Amino acid sequence: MTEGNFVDYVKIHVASGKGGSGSSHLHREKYIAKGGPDGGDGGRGGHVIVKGNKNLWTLYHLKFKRHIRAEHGGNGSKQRSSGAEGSDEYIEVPLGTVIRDTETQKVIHEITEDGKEYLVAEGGMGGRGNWHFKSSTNQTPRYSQPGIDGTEVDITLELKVLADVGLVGFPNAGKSTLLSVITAAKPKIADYEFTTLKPNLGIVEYRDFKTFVVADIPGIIEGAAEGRGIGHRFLRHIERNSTLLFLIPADAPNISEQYEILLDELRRYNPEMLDKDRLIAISKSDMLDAELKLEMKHELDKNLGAPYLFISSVAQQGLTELKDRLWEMLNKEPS
Ligand SMILES: Nc1nc2c(ncn2[C@@H]2O[C@H](COP(=O)(O)OP(=O)(O)OP(=O)(O)O)[C@@H](O)[C@H]2O)c(=O)[nH]1
Ligand SMILES: [Mg+2]
Repeated sequence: MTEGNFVDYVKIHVASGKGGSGSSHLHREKYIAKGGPDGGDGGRGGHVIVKGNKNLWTLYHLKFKRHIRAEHGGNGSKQRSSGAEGSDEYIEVPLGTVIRDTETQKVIHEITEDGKEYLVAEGGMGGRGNWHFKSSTNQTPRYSQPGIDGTEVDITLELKVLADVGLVGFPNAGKSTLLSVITAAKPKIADYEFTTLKPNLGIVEYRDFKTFVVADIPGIIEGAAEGRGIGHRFLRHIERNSTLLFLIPADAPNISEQYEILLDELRRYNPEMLDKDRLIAISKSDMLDAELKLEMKHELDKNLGAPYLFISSVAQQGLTELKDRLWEMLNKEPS
């Protein structure tokens, strides 16, 4: 995955298929003077259906789709044969995708389960063929129904549940570097602030084919909740993650204080952010020698009000333990 893979918002014009027309055919056979009506029904137009797929993590596959049209139904024909149904179009989306009417911005539906389908545009009904209209007073109706038009609607798809673990940290804390070493993602990394401008997702492949998703978002700074920096715009991406991983670099002047500032920004953005499970990773700890690390431990045990561990993405230290801890947190029984 590369920078900007994280498409979480798409607008699509969808149109279901028109129903096929009923047929007005009159049955003809050589020696039968007046055959009866035998025109078949038109087929239903195709639906457009949004469907949950737990293997999708972004809306990236829909990025360049502007229009989705389902097929029209086929027309009815003689011998009461019905027209073919127009085939349905499926729009597969990750779980946690909200469907809005683009015009009114009203939420139409939210996809939360794998395989669950939601009909966004129903295909038009096919018209009925003339044989339905035969009566005692009209034995040979030449009338049949036209198919009903399909419907068209502009929808906006927005992904809310983006990942299991959201990374929280000041700019330059090493968030993208961590993502690049625990997942196959290749985010941009650099020695300056606000390297990451768009969120990135990576999938951690954990023991025995278990996976979880980590979201790397732009750094948060003090005042983010009031709109300083750019990180606040992305806080909504981690709003529904169950677990937050705070990254604070080992060379930060005061780790406990930095943690409090980050917490405070989250609280001001949305107090519910503090209901999530939290783990603190002291990043870049390759810069600490044994003595300094011990000293730091004493200090953190006393002042830091959350579980923590030391990691180094560069020296590949503490990463297995980090994954173990995150996995445990993600899979613990809800209390
Ligand atoms: N020594 C050391 N340096 C690291 C480590 N991890 C990251 N860095 C360096 O820290 C700098 C910032 O890393 P990034 O991963 O871009 O940081 P970020 O938190 O994503 O930064 P923003 O995207 O700007 O918010 C880079 O120069 C990295 O090489 C580490 O484990 N040890
Ligand atoms: Mg970054």
